[in-house]
Amino acid sequence: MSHEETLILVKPDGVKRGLTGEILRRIEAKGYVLVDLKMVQADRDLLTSHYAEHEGKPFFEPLVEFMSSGPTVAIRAAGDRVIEGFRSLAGATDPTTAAPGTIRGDLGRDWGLNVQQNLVHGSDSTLSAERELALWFG
Ligand SMILES: Nc1ncnc2c1ncn2[C@@H]1O[C@H](COP(=O)(O)OP(=O)(O)OP(=O)(O)O)[C@@H](O)[C@H]1O
Repeated sequence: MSHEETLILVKPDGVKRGLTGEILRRIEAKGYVLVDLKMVQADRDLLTSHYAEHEGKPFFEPLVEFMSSGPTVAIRAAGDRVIEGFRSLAGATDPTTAAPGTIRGDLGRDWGLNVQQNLVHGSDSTLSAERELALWFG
């Protein structure tokens, strides 16, 4: 699909570190459009639905705890191939090995905790984007 929308989250570590502006800047500099944006204190129900595919994995509980530890900035972004494009901007899940030039590679690192605090989330398919945008934006 060409013109798309995706859900981007600036996770609580990004908000706490004051990186929201830098992350928004990178999304806009790439040419994507910010369609909607809000700050959300995510609760367990929202996070359990959002991360349903990870339920039962060893990092699930720490992940929910981390994601509810402070506000998250939820962004509806649009553009041609934005789903793939934002995941490329974000970089690999592990911020230590994420390529320099990416959000995680430039701004993230391993803090020795049992969950990857990797600053951002981006939907990984059109189906996920639709589902996640409905969860976070109703
Ligand atoms: N092996 C792991 N150990 C610790 N935390 C993990 C691990 N795998 C994933 N996570 C955490 O769960 C989140 C969701 O995992 P997923 O595999 O969907 O990664 P991702 O698609 O790169 O990241 P996201 O979905 O947040 O964009 C990761 O962003 C990370 O915070």
